Parts: sequence; structure tokens; C-alpha cells
Amino acid sequence: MAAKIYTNKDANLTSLKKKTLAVIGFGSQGHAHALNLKDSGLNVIIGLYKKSKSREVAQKLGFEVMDTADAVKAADVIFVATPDTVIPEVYNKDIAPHLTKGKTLLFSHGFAVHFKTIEVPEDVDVILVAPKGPGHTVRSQFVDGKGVPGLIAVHQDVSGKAHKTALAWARGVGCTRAGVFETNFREETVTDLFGEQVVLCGGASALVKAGFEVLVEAGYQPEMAYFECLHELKLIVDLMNESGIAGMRFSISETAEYGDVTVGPKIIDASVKKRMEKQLKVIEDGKFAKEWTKEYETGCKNFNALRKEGADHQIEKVGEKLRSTMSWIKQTKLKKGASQASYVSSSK
Ligand SMILES: NC(=O)C1=CN([C@@H]2O[C@H](COP(=O)(O)OP(=O)(O)OC[C@H]3O[C@@H](n4cnc5c(N)ncnc54)[C@H](OP(=O)(O)O)[C@@H]3O)[C@@H](O)[C@H]2O)C=CC1
Ligand SMILES: CC[C@](O)(C(C)=O)C(=O)O
Repeated sequence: MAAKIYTNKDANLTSLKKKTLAVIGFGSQGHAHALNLKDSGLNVIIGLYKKSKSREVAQKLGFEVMDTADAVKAADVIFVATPDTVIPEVYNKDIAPHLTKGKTLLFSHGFAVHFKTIEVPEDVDVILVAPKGPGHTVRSQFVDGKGVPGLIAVHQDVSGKAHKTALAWARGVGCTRAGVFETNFREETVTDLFGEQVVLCGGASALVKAGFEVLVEAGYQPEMAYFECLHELKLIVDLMNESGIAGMRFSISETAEYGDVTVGPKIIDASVKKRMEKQLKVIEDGKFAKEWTKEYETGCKNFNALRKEGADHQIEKVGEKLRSTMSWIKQTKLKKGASQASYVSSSK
């Protein structure tokens, strides 16, 4: 049987009305859920640590900001929106001690629960609402009257209402405008990690950079390489997003289409697929989660070096120059150390 896709007609906000919703962390997902839920008419408070750079941003946006433990005490539903690696310390210190019977714990990624970096008590509901898009897009789409599709899952249903709560939250953040699909924590966690590593973030950026480098190293202008390998990628992906790969092929030239179907599979060939399968196993058996947790716990030395290498790449400098003439492209100047929530689409 085909899986049900929930939309606005299947979901209402009733089970969240008269409840206090705490969003712990005010970063990419946190600010988006908090603002969208508030604009949906719900009562949202923010929990942060004392020195958080996002306290002031959240206050300016009209939220009551509390210390994490106080927000957990005051709330009926607690959305844990801190980085996955930080969840264990925040959870053990400020969340778990105040998780009384009847409360609901909510995540937007199943990492901590599935890989058991935390232990949840038996007497609370544990649910997942995972928008399938970056937090800033969850907010900007909502402000535009649209929504990012999402996943819901129930890990623990003590109240018998966990599914309803998840659907109501998905409605409040705008996901049911686009479509919500039910899954479980394992499937969400594994597929999300696979997608972001192999295709969406890791795969796409490595493909773009490799194409850029091949052209530049062969003596072509970096500007040409940028347009061909990065700028136009969005335009092609937009067509795929609107009407599938077949729809994209309808718009491109026949010459491009012939090259697409004959050359593409030689570049992304069976050996690439084999490595994808291998990475899926690494994710499934928890090796990736272990590696990432260890990297975080030992100071992120390798991660920071790779981040710097990426930020210093020639493609970033060329891109900044070329984007400056296209006023309709949002010119986000990323300030090191700034709150994720400082790049925010305004309230309705
Ligand atoms: N980024 C995304 O689009 C997506 C994220 N997710 C999931 O959402 C969750 C949050 O990730 P993301 O939004 O990227 O996180 P961010 O890094 O953008 O934001 C994390 C927030 O947590 C705050 N924080 C850090 N330490 C603490 C603490 N000890 N107590 C309270 N708050 C703290 C940070 O404070 P400060 O502001 O001071 O830095 C920040 O506000 C993760 O589970 C992630 O997997 C799921 C789907 C997509
Ligand atoms: C693609 C990255 C993502 O999985 C997402 C925006 O959904 C993430 O965790 O940030």
C-alpha cells in the first residue's frame, strides 16, 4: 500500500493550543520552528545557555528566553534544537532532570535517539518532526506562504496522542502545506545522513569543485568554470525539483541531453555506486556516528582544518565576485561566529 502523505486537511493545531512549546537552541532549525509556530498562533518559549549569542536575537524577535532547565520545566513539548553532538551534555544536565511524566520530547533529526547518545525516560512521548530542508528555508518558505515537506515519526507513545502532536507541530511549522510522510527514527536518521553526505552536501560540493578544478587546471577562466559548474547547477536542479529529471531534459538542448545520458553514467559509474553502498553501511552500523562523536569530543581539529580549506578555495572568491552583479541573489555575508538566527526571514 502506498504511504499516506499528510497535508493541511489531515492536520490541525488543536493538540498544541493551550500548551507551552519550548525550543531549546535558536539556530538554523530552532529559529525557524519557533517563528513559524509563533506565527501559527502557538505559545513558544526559547531555552538557551547563559552565554548564547542567540539570546538577544530571540528576544528582539519577541520571544521569552529562559535558561534551558527553566524552559524545560515550563513546557509541555520540548524541541531539542541544539547540534546533535551537543545534545548529550544539554540533555543530561538541563533536560532529563526536568522531564516529568506527560511531557513530549521532540527532535528534528533522530541521531541522538537512534544512536543512543542519550537515554530517554519511559514516561514521556518521544517524537520527530524533520523538515526536509535547511532551517532558513523552512522559515523563508513559510513567510512566502509555502512550506518545506517533512517527516514525522513516533519513538515512544505514552499518551496515545504522540502521532497527533507530531502532525500538529508539522502543521505549525508549515510542513503539511507541502506534504508530510510518516517514517521511524532509524529510517530518518540513516537516509538523512546518507543524503547529506553522499548526494546533497558532500557529493554535490565535491562534484562542483572537481569540475571547477578540471577546467581551471586546463587553462580555462575561473569565471567560466564557476558559471558552468556552480551557478548553472541551481538552475538545472530547480528544473528537476519542478518536474523531475525528465522535466529538466525537456528544457535543455538535445546536444546537452545526449551528453547527459551518454557521459553522466561514465562519470558517476558503478564504482561510485559501490562507494555509496559502502558509506550506507558505515552509517547503518553506527561507525560514522562514532567517528563524528569522537571528532567533536577531541576538539574538531580535522573538521576545522577541512572547513578552512573549503572556505579558502578559489571557487569561493570567484563566486563572491560574480554574485555581486546579480542583485536578486540573496547576498548573505556570513560573519564568523554570528548566530545562525541572525539571517532570518522577517515575521508575517
Ligand atoms: N540545520 C538544518 O537545517 C537541519 C538541522 N536538523 C537538526 O536540527 C538540530 C539542530 O541543528 P541546527 O539547527 O543545525 O543547529 P545550529 O548549530 O544551527 O544551532 C544550534 C543552537 O543550539 C544552541 N546551543 C548550543 N549549545 C547549547 C546549550 N548547551 N544549551 C542550549 N542551546 C545550545 C546554539 O547556541 P548559539 O546560538 O549560541 O550558537 C544554537 O542556537 C539537530 O538535531 C540537527 O540534526 C535537522 C534538519 C535540518
Ligand atoms: C541536507 C542537510 C540536512 O540534512 C538538511 C537541511 O536536511 C541537515 O541536516 O542540515
